[in-house]
Amino acid sequence: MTSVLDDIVAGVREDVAARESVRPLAEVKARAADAPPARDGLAALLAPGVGVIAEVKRSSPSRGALASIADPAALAAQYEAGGARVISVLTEHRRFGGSLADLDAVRARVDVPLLRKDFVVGSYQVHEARAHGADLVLLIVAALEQNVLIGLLERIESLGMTALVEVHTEGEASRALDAGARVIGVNARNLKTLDVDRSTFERIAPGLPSCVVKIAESGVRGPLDLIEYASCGADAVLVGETLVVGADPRQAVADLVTAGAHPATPRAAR
Ligand SMILES: O=P(O)(O)OC[C@@H](O)[C@@H](O)c1c[nH]c2ccccc12
Repeated sequence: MTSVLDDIVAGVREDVAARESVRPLAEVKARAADAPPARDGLAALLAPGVGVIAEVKRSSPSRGALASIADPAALAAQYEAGGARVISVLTEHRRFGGSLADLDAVRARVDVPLLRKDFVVGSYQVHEARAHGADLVLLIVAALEQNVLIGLLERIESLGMTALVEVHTEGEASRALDAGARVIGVNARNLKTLDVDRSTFERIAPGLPSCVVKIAESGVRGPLDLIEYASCGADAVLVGETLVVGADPRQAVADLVTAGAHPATPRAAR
């Protein structure tokens, strides 16, 4: 049986092949080489306090349409004003409604490091990410063979960018570590079943070495969830839906940033 992840990846492979037939790899590499140097995403994530990675996200396979986001750059500017440390731009089109044009628009407006959030299957997308101004690139362990994961990580770092390596299980976490990941995201949403289970982070994060930057992804509804994730060792949280459906994205980010500056004892530990 094919999973949601398999379906998404199959669509992405078709879309990448179509783009590559229009713009060959050599051209994208040349454009990436001409781009201003990547910003230091790792340093941004290592700043004191629990950071907020705010995501530009129109829709998702689990929730369908979330927000139309006619002006992604304006939304990103709100995120930046609220104190987001990194902005994530979903560029997958079929299921998430994103595009490289969104990345271009956001890059032109904000100064914080940008994460290209997509289902990266090959180095073409890594060069594309750099050509369009990304500073970090997501790699999803569940979607990649180990040798491909290692090659893509090296490619991302050789272009001066930072890889955010996403895992859902302990087994995937050890594959990420073996591959040399320095930033690991634990996604509470299982990309095979689409269920959200916030305890996934609590289970996996304590087993990661302290030198690894730990990102809690998905399911953050507000400051209390950030505080819970912080108590389990999160260096940053990645938030999409809550921010795009809310009335005031700047304030929503600011509230998370404030909670992350001095994360109090979580309810569970009192
Ligand atoms: O909207 P949420 O529940 O706040 O989740 C954001 C982010 O974690 C989620 O969009 C995500 C995490 N990993 C991904 C991989 C691909 C696409 C999307 C994602």
